[in-house]
Parts: sequence; structure tokens; C-alpha cells
Amino acid sequence: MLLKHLVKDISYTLVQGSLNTEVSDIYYDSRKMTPGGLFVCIVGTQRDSHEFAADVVAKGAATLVIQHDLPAEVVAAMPQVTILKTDNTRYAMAMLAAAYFGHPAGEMTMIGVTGTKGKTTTTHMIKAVLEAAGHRVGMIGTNGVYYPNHHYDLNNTTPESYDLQRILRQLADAGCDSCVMEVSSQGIMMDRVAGVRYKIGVFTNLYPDHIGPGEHQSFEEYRSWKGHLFRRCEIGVVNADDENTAPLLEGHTCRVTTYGIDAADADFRAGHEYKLLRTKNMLGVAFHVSGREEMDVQVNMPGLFSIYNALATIAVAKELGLPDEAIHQGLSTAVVKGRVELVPVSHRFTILLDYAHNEAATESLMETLRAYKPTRLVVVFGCGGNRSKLRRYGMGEVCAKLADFCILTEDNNRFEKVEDIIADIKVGMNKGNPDAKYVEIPDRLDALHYAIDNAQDGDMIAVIGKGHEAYRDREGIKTPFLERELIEEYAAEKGIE
Ligand SMILES: CC(=O)N[C@H]1[C@@H](OP(=O)(O)OP(=O)(O)OC[C@H]2O[C@@H](n3ccc(=O)[nH]c3=O)[C@H](O)[C@@H]2O)O[C@H](CO)[C@@H](O)[C@@H]1O[C@H](C)C(=O)N[C@@H](C)C(=O)N[C@H](CCC(=O)O)C(=O)O
Ligand SMILES: Nc1ncnc2c1ncn2[C@@H]1O[C@H](COP(=O)(O)OP(=O)(O)OP(=O)(O)O)[C@@H](O)[C@H]1O
Repeated sequence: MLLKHLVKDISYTLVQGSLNTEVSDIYYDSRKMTPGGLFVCIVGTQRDSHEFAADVVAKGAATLVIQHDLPAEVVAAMPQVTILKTDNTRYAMAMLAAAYFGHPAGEMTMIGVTGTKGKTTTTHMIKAVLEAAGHRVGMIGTNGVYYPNHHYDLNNTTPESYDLQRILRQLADAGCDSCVMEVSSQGIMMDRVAGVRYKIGVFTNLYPDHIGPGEHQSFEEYRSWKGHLFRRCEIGVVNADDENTAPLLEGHTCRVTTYGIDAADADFRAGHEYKLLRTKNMLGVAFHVSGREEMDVQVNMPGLFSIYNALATIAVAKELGLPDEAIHQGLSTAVVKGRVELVPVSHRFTILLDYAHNEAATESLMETLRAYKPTRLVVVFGCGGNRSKLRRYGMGEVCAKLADFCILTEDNNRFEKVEDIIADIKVGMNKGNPDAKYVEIPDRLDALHYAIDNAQDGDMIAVIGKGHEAYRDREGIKTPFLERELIEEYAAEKGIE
């Protein structure tokens, strides 16, 4: 493709060379450069990749896009290279990549979900409802990329713009008519989603998070970047109960639809009367929706937060004109890998996997599960090695307070000894509840077996920390460890019913 066909949506100065330069592909990482490529020089949080200009040219780069001038001697040594200068190379990369891949977002109904918590869950719910309505759906987020019969992992919740555009092309080429994706504030701030127009933007909620070096400078800045989603979508579906919704919507250009539990005037609302559901295969909630629609809904995910995520999903579905049957089917079948994921091996007790690996997530999970009034709430957990000890104290404290029995074991030990990590967890437990009952079983597989062997009728066993991860890390070596399969295999071997 010729450069002149890629640059239509950016402003630039042609420093040298020609717009008729052939572009074989676009790169933002010098280590991946191949001959004929266009290299976008980015001023990152760690490196300024303008310093790799000579290196990529040596590897055959034909075009450079820069944001600040290169040293004169570097430019002098690359007379054959086309150089464009622009104000913001991250933004330029997004526009160049969109053009390079033929503006794939325009070929699908784009739905973006932002918020501190609930992005992954809500995107899964929306996908399930769309699929139940017969749509072919692509999904992008923390759990990776999904499209019919395909899945792969990602490094970022919202991928770098070039990767995002490549993925969107892949989805469109696979026949997806819709794409639902998580849009992180970082993704907006770093122009990873620049140029993408959304049919619907969803806001779940906002808590102080992601504030610090390399992320956001303040809560207000964090909020304002999330708010930018509502300047690039047609319809905004927002949580009317969140006190940050109004400031976040400042400057919005979309039509707004609201949902909530407390806000009496929300377009889609659920009261505080809801029913907790528990069967062998499911922990869920049932509730009534009123406002713009009247309907009874059942969600196969637990807790009050599931009602919020379901309300957002219902509002999206209604805005898209999807039928009620699809809403019911989608909400009662949506599963998020590793997030309160039930492993239905017994009628007598419930065993589930969850990715909670810090104090806040563990506390929220424990409180959610307690509401189902299990005979005992048992938690199997450890903490990662070579990571903050605060997590160990925090998770220990919360589990000692809220669980009836703790099985202390390994998480990803990395280069630490499991016994030392458990000793730290016990410090936190002692603070939370010095009388907490627990057992120490360093090998996680033995811990799972112990939990199953000693399960009592009506127990709820939460195996937390690893969620969807498929390995355990000991001394930096990762070996396969898929908890779901290990639990199923052991329960079958023991003839558990
Ligand atoms: C702080 C931050 O967001 N960093 C992101 C950013 O990296 P950066 O700007 O720091 O990059 P850098 O290391 O300074 O390098 C600058 C440039 O030099 C290039 N480079 C570097 C080395 C080299 O040898 N050659 C070379 O060309 C790099 O490819 C890059 O283009 O751009 C990278 C490429 O897109 C991202 O992978 C990286 O995300 C890091 C891993 C990260 O942890 N980000 C978090 C904060 C994040 O984005 N999280 C949100 C989720 C938040 C939520 O859950 O709500 C997300 O969307 O993932
Ligand atoms: N709407 C919500 N409000 C508060 N907590 C929620 C909500 N939805 C889910 N949670 C809780 O937060 C955890 C993470 O949920 P989810 O993965 O959907 O959020 P996320 O926004 O994708 O977060 P992250 O960026 O950390 O992956 C869940 O396991 C659940 O305990």
C-alpha cells in the first residue's frame, strides 16, 4: 500500500522522501521491524523510540513517523527514507493503522464498555445476548480476543491501536457483525482507540484505581479519560447510581440512556427486591426490571453487582432492538472464565474458581458468597511470590474474618518459598481473626483434594487467586495447572455426586 493512501486522516509535515513510498506494514516496536515497514516513533513512559530510528532503518524501514526532530547526523545517514513529522505519533499510528486495515470498525456494530469494575463481565453478558439473537460476535478485553471458534490472549485490556485495528480486521473478515470490547481509560488516553466510533458506549462504575506512576495522575484525570468514550459513541448507557456519572459525562455528544437500582428515574431499573439463586450448576440472581421495559430476569452470576451488569446489558440489547428471548437466554447462560466460575461436580456442595487476588476483590467475593448462606464458606488460597506483601496481609485478614475455614496453599510462588508466603498470610489472618480455623497444605493440588475430601453438605468452596490461569509458577518455571480440569478429574475419580 502506498503511504499517500494511509495519511488522509492525519496532519503532518513531509520532512523528506515521498508519499508514493510503499508501506509493507506498520511497526511500533523496533525489535519487530521487517524490510519496507513504516516505523512509528513513540515517546513512551519508559523509552523514547525515536532513539531506535537508525536501528529500524538498518533493518529496512522505508518510512519513519516522528513527533520530534531526529539528530541531523541520523537524518543525514538515511536519505532513502521517507520521514513524516506529526504532533502526536500515538494518535497518528491509530489513524494510519485504521487506514492500513481498511477501517474495519466501520464494518461492525461497535460496543465499548468502560468503568473500574465490571468491564469483563458486562462484555461477556452483551456478547452472550447478541449471540443468542443470532449475531456473530467478536470480543476484545482482559481475557483476550474471542470470535467464533477462536480465542487468544492479549497483553493489554485495550490493545495498542495497531494491534486493535489488526484484530478488528480479523473479526470483520471472520464475518462478525458486532464487536464488544473493553475500553480502558489508559486505552483512550494513549489513543489506542483513536478513530474508532462506537454505536454504544457503556459506563459501569468508577472507584479510585489505576492512579500512580505510568497510569493516571489523579482520580479526576482518570475519570475524564473514561468520559471521552461518550464523545465518540452514538448512545451512552450509563450507571445512574454512580456519583461520578454526571462529571464523567461532561462534554458528551451522545444520547444518554440510564440504568440503576437506587435512581428512581433510571430508564432501566431494578429495585432492591431480588432473589438469590443457588443450584448445582449456578449461583445467580433473579429480579424485576421496570422503567422503559417491564421484565423478569434471571442471571447466572451472583451478587448485587451482577444486577448492575445485567441492567447495562439489557439497556444495550434494547437500544439494539434485540428480542427479549435473546436477553433471557444470554443472561442465563453467560459465563466469564475464572470469575465466580462454578465447577459443577457435586449436588452436596458448591465449588467455584475466582481470580480475586487482592484484598478488595477477595472481600467483595466473600461478602457476595456469604449472602447465599452456605453451611460453611471455605476458601482455598495463597499469594504470589515476588509481589507486594501487603496483598498477603490483606487477603489473610479478609479471609480470616469472612471465611469459616481457610486452606492455605501456593499461588504462583515464583522465586519465593511457599512456607514464607504462608507465614505472611498468617500475620494478616491473626489480625483479622486470631481464632480463624485453617490448615496449611503447600501443594495446591493436594489442597484441592483436601477441600473436596473434607467438603460438608451445603459448603461453598471458593478456590481463589488463579481464576482463568492455566499454569502454576514455581521458581520461574510455569507448568500446566488448570484448576477446573483438576477438580473435575478428582471428583470423577472419587465418584463424587
Ligand atoms: C503505562 C502504559 O500504559 N504502558 C503501555 C505503553 O508502554 P510505554 O509507553 O510505557 O512503552 P515504552 O516501554 O516506554 O516504549 C515506548 C515505545 O518504544 C518501543 N520500543 C521499546 C523498546 C525497544 O527496544 N524498541 C522499541 O521500539 C515500544 O514498543 C513503544 O512503542 O504502550 C505499550 C504498547 O501499547 C503497552 O503495552 C504498555 O502497557 C503496559 C504493559 C501496562 O501495564 N499498561 C497498563 C497501565 C494498562 O494499559 N492497563 C489497561 C487496563 C486498565 C484497567 O484494567 O482498567 C489496559 O488497557 O491494559
Ligand atoms: N459492576 C460491578 N461492580 C463492582 N464489582 C464488580 C462489578 N462487576 C464485577 N465485579 C467484581 O469485580 C471483579 C472483576 O470484574 P470484571 O473482571 O468484570 O471487571 P473489570 O472491569 O474487567 O476489571 P479488571 O480490569 O480488574 O479486569 C469480579 O470478579 C467481581 O467480583
